[in-house]
Amino acid sequence: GLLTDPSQLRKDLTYDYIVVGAGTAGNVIANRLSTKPNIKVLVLEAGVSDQGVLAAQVPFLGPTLTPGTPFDWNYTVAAQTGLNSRSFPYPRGKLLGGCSSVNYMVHQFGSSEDYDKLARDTGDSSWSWNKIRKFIHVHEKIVPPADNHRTEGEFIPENHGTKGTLSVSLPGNAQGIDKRVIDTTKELSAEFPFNPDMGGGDVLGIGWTQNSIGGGERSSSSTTYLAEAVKRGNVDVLISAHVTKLVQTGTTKLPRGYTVPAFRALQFSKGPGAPVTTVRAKKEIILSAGAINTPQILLLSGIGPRQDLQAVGIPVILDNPSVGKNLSDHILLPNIFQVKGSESFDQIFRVPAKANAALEQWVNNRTGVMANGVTNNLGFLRLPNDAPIFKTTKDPATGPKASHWEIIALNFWLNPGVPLPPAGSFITFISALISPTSRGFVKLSSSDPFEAPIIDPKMLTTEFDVFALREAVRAVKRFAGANAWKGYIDRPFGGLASTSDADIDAYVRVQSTTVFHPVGTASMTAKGKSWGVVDPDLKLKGAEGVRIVDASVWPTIPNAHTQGPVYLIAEKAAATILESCH
Ligand SMILES: Cc1cc2nc3c(=O)[nH]c(=O)nc-3n(C[C@H](O)[C@H](O)[C@H](O)COP(=O)(O)OP(=O)(O)OC[C@H]3O[C@@H](n4cnc5c(N)ncnc54)[C@H](O)[C@@H]3O)c2cc1C
Repeated sequence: GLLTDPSQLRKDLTYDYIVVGAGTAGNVIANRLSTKPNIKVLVLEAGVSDQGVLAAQVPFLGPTLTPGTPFDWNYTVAAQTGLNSRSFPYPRGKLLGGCSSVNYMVHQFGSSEDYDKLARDTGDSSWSWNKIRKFIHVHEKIVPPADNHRTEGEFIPENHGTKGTLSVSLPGNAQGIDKRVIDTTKELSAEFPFNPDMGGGDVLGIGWTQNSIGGGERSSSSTTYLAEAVKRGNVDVLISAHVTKLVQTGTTKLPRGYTVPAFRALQFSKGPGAPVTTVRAKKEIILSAGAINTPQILLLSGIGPRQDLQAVGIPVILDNPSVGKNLSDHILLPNIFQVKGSESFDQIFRVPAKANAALEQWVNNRTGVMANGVTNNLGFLRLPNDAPIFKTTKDPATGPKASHWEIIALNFWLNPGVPLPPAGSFITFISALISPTSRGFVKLSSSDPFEAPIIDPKMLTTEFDVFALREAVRAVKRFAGANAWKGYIDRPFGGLASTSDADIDAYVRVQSTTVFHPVGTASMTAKGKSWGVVDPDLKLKGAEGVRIVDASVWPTIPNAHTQGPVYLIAEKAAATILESCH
């Protein structure tokens, strides 16, 4: 059941599996393991419950859940040298469902080449697209959009699941700009082709967004996977349980005479100074605390780079230089144009009566703008094959059919940290860097588990990343210059008007932030590789009793908003764990 106090746990404080983090991945594990009634599962979540949190239900209010709220870890990135030394919020969900309860609900899986590269790099073909795509069908349930419109031509049904756990739907509130976007894919089809469905492994081109929304409500890992799991008698979920470290419980002798530390216990507490509880796992601890907190917990447990641990006075149990390294993220560059007329949503943000009316419509029948995600159309694109940067930089895309950048059409002003001007209507075409070559890190700032770690994604610190966004800005202007936008788009806003390389670069460095997709900090690599944190079965290298299942294991960031790839990893991991239970 759903527990609120450690006194409600099993008396012997022992479970078969303990999952750290009731987030996107953790709830998948809890659900699938609990299908076996003899398996006792404990899920520990540092955050609060999502029940009764209206903004976690109303799709269009999703962006109000972070930053600076009780549902957010409220992290800030280190000053980004590539972004004029700016630092800014780095949201992570801190409630049941984790980021799946606060994210913007775009739902996709990435390029087939992301998975095929993973299979090649790890020497494990079970990660290939053709093997992993079967998990789409257990994960996903395509449902009608909120407005019940006919969806022929907006997706390819065969690519999707209809009987899975998480509801997914196409946009449920038509907006004036939709037709102009689709018309542009016809008019400028060579550069911006139409993609009939990005969910089948082919991501290139622009098409209709799929969202983790069902019946006009957010579909999170909590409202689906966890809700189902807690009805079973063999799962305990404890909220306000902040895991502070894994505890070594012994050493295990491996066949060739090696001994490795076993970690089958962990400690958690409500907060600084509160009592500490130790719980034990007979079989495994599954770390699903996300790309920032999973490496933090490893480091607090003495698992990580020796020098970094010594620097904060943590005794080294397992020296692994890769823990917390290789942080990469998609970069969000909002390109704003001033538009004519009043069909943009900006008025909803300016006039409370309009927002209230929209909310009332949602309350009454789960329709209208509030039932919708933030974007109806997006797409993935490549730099030209003969772009000069490829003379000096090897193409970082995961394959020739994978992308370098993404375009996202928003029917409103989006400019993180910069308030909406009091007048005017806007459209934002986000250009997001999808194949970054910059890599950063997560490090402890102290041995205090309640202190935020240092998060430094090192955004835009390579020539390729700057080049790719510069060219993406130019491409966005070509997109917005199509006849389809005549009479609507008025002019570029602010620094978007720049044309020289130097001026565009300056604009990019001022304007860019995060798409909230950190991965890679506990990377999966081939068995026996000297670099990496987990093996292809997601078990922690050089240890016993710990598996990592969350965004941190992706060594290269996929061509997708990251929840779908995390769900697939979690479904696959759960199947692997269940196989090992026989
Ligand atoms: C604002 C925002 C918008 C986003 N928009 C999209 C989008 O539109 N589409 C998309 O695909 N992706 C989006 N993402 C990214 C996506 O949601 C994440 O990549 C994905 O959900 C991460 O899943 P996870 O399982 O790795 O981690 P999480 O879902 O973050 O789960 C980690 C869980 O562990 C808990 N936890 C952490 N530390 C501890 C601890 N010490 N003890 C106990 N519990 C702990 C956390 O509170 C959390 O519940 C967005 C993310 C954010 C923040």
